[in-house]
Amino acid sequence: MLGLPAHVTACLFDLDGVLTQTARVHNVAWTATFDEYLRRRAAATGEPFRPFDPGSDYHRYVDGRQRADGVRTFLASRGIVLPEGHPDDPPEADTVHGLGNRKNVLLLSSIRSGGVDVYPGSVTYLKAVVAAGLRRAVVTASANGREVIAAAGLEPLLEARIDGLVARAEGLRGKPEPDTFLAGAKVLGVDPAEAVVFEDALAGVAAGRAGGFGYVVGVDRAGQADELLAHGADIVVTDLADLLDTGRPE
Ligand SMILES: O=P(O)(O)OC[C@H]1O[C@@H](O)[C@H](O)[C@@H](O)[C@@H]1O
Repeated sequence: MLGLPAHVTACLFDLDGVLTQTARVHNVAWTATFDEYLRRRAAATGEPFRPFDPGSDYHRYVDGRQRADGVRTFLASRGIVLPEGHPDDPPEADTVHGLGNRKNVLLLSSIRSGGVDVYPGSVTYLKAVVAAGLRRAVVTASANGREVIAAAGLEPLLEARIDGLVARAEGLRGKPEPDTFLAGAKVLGVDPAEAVVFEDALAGVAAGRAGGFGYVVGVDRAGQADELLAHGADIVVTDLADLLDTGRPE
């Protein structure tokens, strides 16, 4: 009924773009942040301004990664290296953490004024997972995971949360490394081979593959089904509810 292999006993859900429609909110905040920086840099160096591409740049270098990893990975793709700075850097600082904090100001303002929308098909699926008695954790790179889950009203459906703050406190490497998903399986007390990873990000499906999880479901929100498969998804759906009653053997 859930469209999952019979040996699966636990579900590890990414948050932004899988349960909530916040991947696009992150994307808008990143685009504004990087474009402001790149425009200023172009004016200072005399090089042409090449804007951040919310399609390819976001999906390749930023989506699914921890905040500072996203800054570093995107800037490296343009041959730019900024000083690391400190996690408490002010949003005006031209450092990796300063840029990340600038983006976070925009993200929080957008979430707090506009709220958080869920994907209705994901809520339907999550409720079916609860009814089937499977274990459930959210595994997100976002340090804002707690606030987004609360704003979306998803707390009662989830048992555990591994987010960007937990990762920092426990020294877990971000996606595409498998550490945070492995921590999610551990907190639920299941073997990775018994758990399924649900991910919309290329870095996220790669983390699911790298961790030896029992099944990796790619959720295609951006017309990148082939890339999700190439990065490690076993199956790709456009909505989690598509998995229900697929007639697949359980
Ligand atoms: O900046 P935050 O809220 O800690 O989020 C980190 C990352 O979290 C991921 O879930 C998003 O896909 C990324 O876009 C985002 O950069």
